[in-house]
Amino acid sequence: MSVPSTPPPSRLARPAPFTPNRPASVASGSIEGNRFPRSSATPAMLGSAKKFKATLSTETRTRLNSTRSRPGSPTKRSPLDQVTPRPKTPSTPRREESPIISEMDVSRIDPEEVLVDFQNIEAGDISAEIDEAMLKDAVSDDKVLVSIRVRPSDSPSIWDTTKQDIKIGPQSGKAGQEFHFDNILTGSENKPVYTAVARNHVYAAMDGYNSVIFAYGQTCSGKTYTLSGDPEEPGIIPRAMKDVFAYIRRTPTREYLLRCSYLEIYNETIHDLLAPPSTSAAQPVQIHGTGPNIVLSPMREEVVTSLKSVKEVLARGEGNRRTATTDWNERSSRSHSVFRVVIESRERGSGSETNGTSSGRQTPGFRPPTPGGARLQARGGRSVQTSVLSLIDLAGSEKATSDKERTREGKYINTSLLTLGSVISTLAENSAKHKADHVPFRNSKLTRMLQPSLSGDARISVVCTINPSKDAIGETTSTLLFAQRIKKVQLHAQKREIVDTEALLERYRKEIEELKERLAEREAEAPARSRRLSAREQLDESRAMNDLNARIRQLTKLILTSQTVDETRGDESRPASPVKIDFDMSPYQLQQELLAARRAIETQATQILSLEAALLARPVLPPDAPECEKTQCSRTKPRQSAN
Ligand SMILES: Nc1ncnc2c1ncn2[C@@H]1O[C@H](COP(=O)(O)OP(=O)(O)OP(=O)(O)O)[C@@H](O)[C@H]1O
Repeated sequence: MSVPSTPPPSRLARPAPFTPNRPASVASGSIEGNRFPRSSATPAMLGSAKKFKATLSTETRTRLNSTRSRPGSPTKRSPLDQVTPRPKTPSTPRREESPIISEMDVSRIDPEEVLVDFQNIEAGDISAEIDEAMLKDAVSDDKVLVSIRVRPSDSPSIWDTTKQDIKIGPQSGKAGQEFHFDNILTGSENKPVYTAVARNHVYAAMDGYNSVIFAYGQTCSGKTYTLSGDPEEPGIIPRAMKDVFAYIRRTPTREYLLRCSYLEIYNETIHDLLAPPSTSAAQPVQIHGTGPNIVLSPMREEVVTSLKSVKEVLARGEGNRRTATTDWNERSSRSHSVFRVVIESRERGSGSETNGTSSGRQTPGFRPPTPGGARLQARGGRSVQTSVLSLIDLAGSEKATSDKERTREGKYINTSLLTLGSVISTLAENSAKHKADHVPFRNSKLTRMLQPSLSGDARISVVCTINPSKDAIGETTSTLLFAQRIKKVQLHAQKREIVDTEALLERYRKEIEELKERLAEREAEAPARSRRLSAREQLDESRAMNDLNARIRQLTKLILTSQTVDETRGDESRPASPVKIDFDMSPYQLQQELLAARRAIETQATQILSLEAALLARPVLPPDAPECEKTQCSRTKPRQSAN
């Protein structure tokens, strides 16, 4: 982290596009068959590095626009080196506010919207990525995993690197310390970076440990490129989410529920990127509680059941992020962003607990209505494991800029990064000397939010991005020193296996069970009741039962298992057939449906008869009569003839 003191360089010309050396397969858009396929239906790619323009002040917006549109106005040049980064994706207008789906209220989530395409995931690819041996390693770590990623640069690097060491080279004309880290990564490919930096931590999160992965480094050094990537090179977030679903598919013994939230800390205010912008601005997220037991609210969490729903959530959040053109980065993140996935899971019931829910999925705890077949599911002892995977893109430290608003933002950014630095220093000191000195978590929103993780309750991986050119030597050294300090922090993350009745997974299960009981009772009473009910009441009764069934199906679908993940893929390619719907219904409901259908047919038959009669009553016009006359005639003639 650096708080540079040098003045900003002169703004000359926008640098030429940065052209890192990339393998031909990448350039042609096919990286090892491991890409998120493009879909016209989902223009916002999960792997996209798009940083859409979010609300800047009116003043800033006007200023930026006028600067851009003015012909011949001076454009910007990176002060860090003479190369320009790869051009970022052009801005996209902010999305219209979508109707609010209340926090975790699935009754208001349209399942068709939530349960979306999983077919873009290639099964072969996924299985190849899961590595059981690495998973074992992942759960035995008590140190922060620290990696350095060196951004490609067109100007010569002054740093000498090996797989784990980095030191300033003789070409710099300066002597410097040699640093040792877990990984030194170079190049533009994001897959090896994901494997080295994040994969273990994603597995650990799936296995019940809180995990945090964050990118730290000076502005324009490649943090967003590393975390989000772009359509050609998906970064850590899309790859992590792909592995999350792969893990579920590979774990038939457990069932999962995933919820996402997306926050940003901008000028020391926390905004919910998933809330409609007006709500988010009016109601910043507050941190409640103390110490490691903090709660963020109001914060929207969205249940995701497939990569497509994750893409949608990410695209919406990214659309609301604050980015702006700075002296160094055409689309610089002006905020810290935190994408969180809460993973709830628990053991699935044994085979004997399975039942025919309407969707055909296993639902432990279901009591079939058929006499003699009743099997009560004991649910008490099965605990729910909850863990959180946090993926954090920190705003970059930067020098003072010529733009007032950017300077103000920069001050907040640098201050919170400084606080992060001193928190890490104290934690490292405490670990090394077995001390318990006060840690200044409360000095910034970022450190307060990260307190539970930094206090040791999470597996942490940090990727520090650096610019290897000579002009950035100060910032790079500062980043390496930060990385060295964080390496010393001691972790003691524990799995959280609890009987958590508040876990959403448990609440859904409970609701499903209650709904099924209600359905079973109604079905048992149905024959006697139907004798007392009028035809209209019978229809209403049938509708009510259909609603119950639909809700059960909706909730059941939200709970992911290895089977349903596969099923979702299949579902998408084949629209649900009417036959499937018939099988979902009980005999009583089928009878009611039949009754309703017959009634509908009768009504339609009556309508057909009256239409035919009306047609017969009209005179036949000569075939060569003009169209308008025909129309007019058809409107007026019957009346005339009736007269
Ligand atoms: N390893 C890399 N390979 C190729 N291009 C890269 C790499 N790292 C960064 N870039 C490019 O450099 C530019 C700046 O990167 P990025 O936006 O990720 O920086 P940042 O650290 O997030 O900056 P800020 O803190 O200002 O948001 C982008 O155009 C990005 O595509």
